[in-house]
Formats: sequence, C-alpha cells, structure tokens
Amino acid sequence: MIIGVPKEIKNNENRVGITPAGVAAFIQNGHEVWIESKAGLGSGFSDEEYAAAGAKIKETGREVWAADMVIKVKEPLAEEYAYFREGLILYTYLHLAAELELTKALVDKNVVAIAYETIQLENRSLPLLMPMSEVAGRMSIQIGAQFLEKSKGGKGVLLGGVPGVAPAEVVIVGGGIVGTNAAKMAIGLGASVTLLDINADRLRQLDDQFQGRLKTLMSNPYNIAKAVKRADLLVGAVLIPGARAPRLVTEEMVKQMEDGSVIVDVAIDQGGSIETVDRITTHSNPTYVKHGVLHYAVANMPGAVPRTSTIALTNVTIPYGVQIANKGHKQAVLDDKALAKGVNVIDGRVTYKAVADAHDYTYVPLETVLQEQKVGIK
Ligand SMILES: NC(=O)C1=CN([C@@H]2O[C@H](COP(=O)(O)OP(=O)(O)OC[C@H]3O[C@@H](n4cnc5c(N)ncnc54)[C@H](O)[C@@H]3O)[C@@H](O)[C@H]2O)C=CC1
Ligand SMILES: CC(=O)C(=O)O
Repeated sequence: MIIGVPKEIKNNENRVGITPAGVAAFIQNGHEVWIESKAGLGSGFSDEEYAAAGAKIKETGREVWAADMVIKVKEPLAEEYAYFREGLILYTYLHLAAELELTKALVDKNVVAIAYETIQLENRSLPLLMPMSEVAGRMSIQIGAQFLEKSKGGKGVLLGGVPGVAPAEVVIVGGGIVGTNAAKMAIGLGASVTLLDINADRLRQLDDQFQGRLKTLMSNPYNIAKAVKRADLLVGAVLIPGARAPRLVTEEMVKQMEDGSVIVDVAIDQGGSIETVDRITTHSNPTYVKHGVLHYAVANMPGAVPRTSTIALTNVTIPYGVQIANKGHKQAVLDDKALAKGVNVIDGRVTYKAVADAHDYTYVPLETVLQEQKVGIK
C-alpha cells in the first residue's frame, strides 16, 4: 500500500502524522511512504531523515493525497476536501460530531474515514486520544497560569500563592485523562484544586490517587455552579466518546466568575463544554474576553509542543496504521474490534452512532456495510 503524509495546514500546527521511525515500520512491512517536503520540520524531522528511513519526498500536498492511505494529525480543512475520493483511507483525528461540513464531504466522496479519537479498547479507554489528552491536560494549567498574569489580561493571581496568601482555585470539569493530568500539574504548582465528574468510581480512584490533595465533587448543575463561581481557573475536560461535548457550564455560571478569571476549554475539539465558548481560537490568537473572563479555546493545543506530541501520538497511531496497510482496512477492522470503532464513515454511510445523531444521518452499523459489500449489494 502507498501511505501519504501531508504537511499539516491548521494554524500553528507543527505536528506531523509520521516520524522516521514510523516510515521504517511501513517500509519493513513492504509498503511505500510518500511524505510532503518539510512536513516534519516543525517537529524537528528533516526531509533527509525521512528519506534515509526509506520515504519518497514529494513537493506538494496534492501528490501525497494521491496515496492509498493518508495519515494526518488534524481533521482536514475545507481546502483539503478537494483531495477526497472514493476508497481513500483517511486515518487522523476527525472530531466529526463538531464538523458537519467535513462529515458531508467524507460521506459524499465515499472516503473510508478512521478517526483516532474513537478507536476504543474493551476497557473503554481511547488509546489514540490518550497521549494528546495527557499533553493538553498538562498544558491547560501552564496556559491558565500564564493568562492569569495581569499583563496577559488575567486577574494577577499566582496559582500556588505564597506563604500568607491563599493559592488560586482551579476547577476541572471532567476527570478522565485531560482532567487527571490537569489536576496533577495544578496540585504540583500548589493550587487549590476541585474536580467534578459524573462517574463516582472515577472520583473514588482520583481521591485515592491524590491522597486528599484533590477535592472531588459529583458533577451536577448545582455543584458545577458553586464551584465555577469560586474558580480563578476553570478547565473544561469532559468527553462522551465521539459525541458533541455536553454544555455543562452555562452563561449564567460564567457571569458569576470574577473579572480576570480564565477558562481553558480543552473539550473545544468536540464542540466545547462551556456555553460562552462560542468559537474556536488559535495559537496565534488564543483568547477572547466575555463577561470579563478570558476564554481560551484552541482545538489543537498539543500543536504548541510538536516534538513531544508527534512522538507521543505516532507511538500509538503507527501500529494500527501498519495493521491497516498490511491487511487492508476491511480485514484489519474485522480482526480488531478497537480499530473497528474508529471507522466513522465508509462507503457513503455514517457508522459511528454519536456522529450520525449529531448531524441527523442514518446510523448504519459497520458490520452491515461490510456484509453488504461482501454480498455485492453495494
Ligand atoms: N483541545 C485540544 O487540543 C485537545 C482536546 N482534547 C479533548 O479533551 C476532551 C477530554 O478528553 P479525555 O480526558 O481524553 O477524555 P476521557 O474520556 O478520558 O475523560 C472524559 C471524562 O469526562 C467525564 N464526563 C462525562 N460527562 C460528564 C459530565 N456530565 N460531568 C462531568 N464529567 C463528565 C467522563 O466520566 C470522563 O471521566 C475530549 O473532548 C478530547 O478530545 C484532547 C486532547 C487535545
Ligand atoms: C485530540 C486533538 O484533537 C489534538 O491533539 O489536536
């Protein structure tokens, strides 16, 4: 199979879908890799390193998109939809529940769209989302700390306080990978940290893990409202896999926050979990102010630390990518239930229920599509 890796074109997105080690893995398995010239530079990988690992360097994105399978990091932007075609395997983050136009384009062009973020193991964990959630969770606190500084528009509060001055209040909504990593960093810096989740078992685990240094609360509108009112820094970290993020923090709650407080809505890639987060921001223009509160809603936070993020991401994406290339996508998903959950669109049908529901498409189970293909109905 020919694998294509274009340069990312999203604002300040310096990650890349493959490392030289990943190229070597595909080559060892008998495949060919085309990579767009300079695609890896932002992550510190030169064309020469890719070529030494066996890749063919192509001058343009157009050439690379002609491959059998395109491996990316972020969802394609509108200018890339022109490259979609029947049978193309697209393997990347997609976040389709928040992306109607992209969903339409993939359906209309019969692309095989495999989303990193919905590949799910039997224990319900999301192995291809996890490393980027670790990065974004950790970053949410360093970003929050930075924007709490007066010169950045914040209220001028140091997260850890100092002896004789209370630390900042950090409130995290969602106690999964992002939430846990945010809590780790905030506690490490000496902040007073409260975390809310709807899963009581998860709250129990976190209570054990942090040994009394984390206040846990059941997530409900009453507790969220009380916690948000006190927050200097609010982190949105909820997820219902594949679905649009639930809007748990209302505009009324945000109005109760003090001026100069900061919101970092990490869940923006799934549409955002805070009502006043009404736009996606970028690394070059990361915040806006609403009701006196700074809002940060960058959908590709790990793109700011591309060297760490590219290596962490490709550590987990490439083994599945090699399975797809070795077996073809149909056999690969039949052999691996976790990978099968990644298939969001195939053959013009939406095969991930939360995505179909978000956009009023008919949900067709993947098994039905594969069976129809086998007996030649479609
Ligand atoms: N902006 C960015 O650059 C990035 C965004 N993300 C996003 O961050 C979000 C969180 O990801 P993960 O932590 O990996 O997900 P996760 O699945 O590990 O954790 C989500 C948590 O939300 C909780 N939850 C669900 N409904 C809730 C409710 N009503 N109230 C409180 N908690 C609730 C779940 O119980 C779970 O513990 C996702 O949308 C993910 O795509 C991840 C990486 C980078
Ligand atoms: C998860 C995601 O969307 C990102 O890492 O950019």
